[in-house]
Amino acid sequence: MTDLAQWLDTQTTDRELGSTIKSMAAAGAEIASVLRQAPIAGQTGLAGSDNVQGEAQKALDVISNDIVLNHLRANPAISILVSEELDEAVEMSSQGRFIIATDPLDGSSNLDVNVTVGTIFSVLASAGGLLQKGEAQLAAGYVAYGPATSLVIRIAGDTSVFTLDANGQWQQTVSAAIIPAASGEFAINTARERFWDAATIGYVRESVAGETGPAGKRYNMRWVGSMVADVHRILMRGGIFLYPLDSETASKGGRLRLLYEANPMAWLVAGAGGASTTGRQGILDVQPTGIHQRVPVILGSAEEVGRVEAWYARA
Ligand SMILES: O=P(O)(O)OC[C@H]1O[C@](O)(COP(=O)(O)O)[C@@H](O)[C@@H]1O
Ligand SMILES: [Mg+2]
Ligand SMILES: [Mg+2]
Repeated sequence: MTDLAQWLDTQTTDRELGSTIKSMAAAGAEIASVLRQAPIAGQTGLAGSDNVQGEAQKALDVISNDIVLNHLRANPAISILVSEELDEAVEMSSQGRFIIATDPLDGSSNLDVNVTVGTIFSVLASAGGLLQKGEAQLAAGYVAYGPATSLVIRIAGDTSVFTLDANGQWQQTVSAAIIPAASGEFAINTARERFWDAATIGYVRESVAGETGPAGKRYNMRWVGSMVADVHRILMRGGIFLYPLDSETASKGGRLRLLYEANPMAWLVAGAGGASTTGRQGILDVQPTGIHQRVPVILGSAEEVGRVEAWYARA
């Protein structure tokens, strides 16, 4: 079996980039062990504070953020950390070559019901500054804390999947994930239908009509409410994930965050042959204007993303 260190050697000659990814993988392994014990340790529930987006922080949001901070502080290759849980970017090593943007715990509303959550991260070159387009990413990944703990990672080539073994080592279990171009599964929060735009309504109606509508095939719907879990399913078997711009999120620019949710996921999906868009523009082409900027997110199987884009082109 190929472990993470062996795989990194095949993907990059840059040892500092490799060590940066290893630091995030080590943070993920530590968060996994905290999550496993959290109900026993009494760490579920709210932290009693709000993050910069005004969302109530869970105790485990704060604990996960601290674990990431500690691992990155110990690595002189890291210059700056941007985190969902920190209002401002945190300076680390002045000579560090890499910026990390992270959502330390994604899907945290699922914590109290023991459903998959994750840690998402993006790696950027320090020289490019904080506000770089997603296409400039050097690497991106996430850890999914599910029945197995998975690390999904891509530098510039394939999107690879590693599984945490009983000894705390990451073993490669999928060398190159491939998202089938065609799929019959979509993921969207349908409770938000009254806020949707015409393109989203058009795409979902067409899908729900199944073989009796213009799509000509039956669809299923899945929504975990944890982006990592929904994207992981799509990476493993195809499908499309939508958190589009709607009338309620329009003033904020969308729901999900560009630097540490949309961009890393779009990078991983691209490595598996999938596509991503805001509806009007490729996600990886969006020029960020702020570290906590939000963006509409549509990603997954290329044909399905193409159908949504066609609706936006008409709308
Ligand atoms: O509450 P909704 O509308 O189902 O939204 C769920 C989405 O929000 C998120 O939970 C946002 O992430 P955080 O939990 O990190 O804030 C995504 O993981 C998920 O896709
Ligand atoms: Mg999140
Ligand atoms: Mg989060």
